Amino acid sequence: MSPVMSRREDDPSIDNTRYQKGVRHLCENGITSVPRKYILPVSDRPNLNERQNLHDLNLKLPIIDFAQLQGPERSQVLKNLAKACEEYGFFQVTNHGIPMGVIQKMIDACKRFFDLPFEDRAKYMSADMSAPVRYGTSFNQKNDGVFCWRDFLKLVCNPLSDVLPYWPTSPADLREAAVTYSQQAKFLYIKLVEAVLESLGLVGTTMKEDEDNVWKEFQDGSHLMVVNCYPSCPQPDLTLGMPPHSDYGFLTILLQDEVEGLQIQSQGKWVTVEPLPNSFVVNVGDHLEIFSNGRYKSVLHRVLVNSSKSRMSVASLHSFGFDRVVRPSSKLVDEANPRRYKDTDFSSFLEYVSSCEPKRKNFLESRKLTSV
Ligand SMILES: O=C(O)CCC(=O)C(=O)O
Ligand SMILES: [Fe+2]
Repeated sequence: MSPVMSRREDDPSIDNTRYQKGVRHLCENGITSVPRKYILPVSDRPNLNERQNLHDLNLKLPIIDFAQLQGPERSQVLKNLAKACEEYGFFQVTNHGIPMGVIQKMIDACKRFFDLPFEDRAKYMSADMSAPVRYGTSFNQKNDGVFCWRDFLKLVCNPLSDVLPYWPTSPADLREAAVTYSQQAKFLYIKLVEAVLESLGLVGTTMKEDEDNVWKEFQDGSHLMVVNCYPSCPQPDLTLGMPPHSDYGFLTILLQDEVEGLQIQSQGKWVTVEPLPNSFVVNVGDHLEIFSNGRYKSVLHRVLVNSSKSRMSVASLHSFGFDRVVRPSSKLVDEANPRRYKDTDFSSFLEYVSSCEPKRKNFLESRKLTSV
């Protein structure tokens, strides 16, 4: 490549629109170095050397055996669940009951979606944050100063009959695979919510007449699937697949392929989550931290990319309905545990993300009444 060419490639002011088309598009056009638009300030870059040298920076997340949770050992599993949510804000679920075939079909159909010609993917690009389907790149491509090395497909899943007509028709099996997978993920979510509420001491103590309403709220709640595609990257030490962030919802159920990349912040360090075959990574979102009045932690996480393999993940973000106000459960607030968060709702979150770079956990910080 001539020096003139490489200068052009590095200068975002020359053609910013090409970055808006995403990293797959750049890679398909033979990028051999990371353009300046993706280069993080030194202080925000991942330290990949440190990672390779320190094996103890790999983390085996606490494991919640879903089959055991339904059996006689439930109370012990609930204790482990509480500890995981307090200490890490993350755990892995094994024996989850979702058939391998359902997972494989989902991953496979999504991979073929990202393999479509750019024009076919681009049909779903939209600046409307509440569109039922949205293809895009980076974290918040309208506002991000530095782009991250990720393209995404976001599918709103609830109410399904309203949103399904907007979902991609190509590849032909994507809709069916995504509907089946989303229903299974929702079932798992509801079961995990049951466990989370019980672990917080809320099931059985809530007033009977309230219980049906509570369940309906979770059943009818928001459900967004985010398919993340992280192409292999020529200089993974300069950029990130996703910047540090916390998830806005109640719980996120993450399906990742066998390629590692997810890191969570634990005791002030970035630690890599070792992928465990046939399991899901589940994390506490901002709404659960608020709902639990700070007992369960919505923890910062980020994604590394690597030079040899592309990676894919499917995050199912579940929460209350978009019109619902989220606040600490009244049962978890008393004189010894004063209320720690303001009321919040989805529209204030949307306003926040559309108006600034949602780096780090600023949104959650902005909801705090006192330091937790
Ligand atoms: O790809 C991953 O491992 C994490 C994705 C994630 O954090 C998200 O979609 O919010
Ligand atoms: Fe996340």
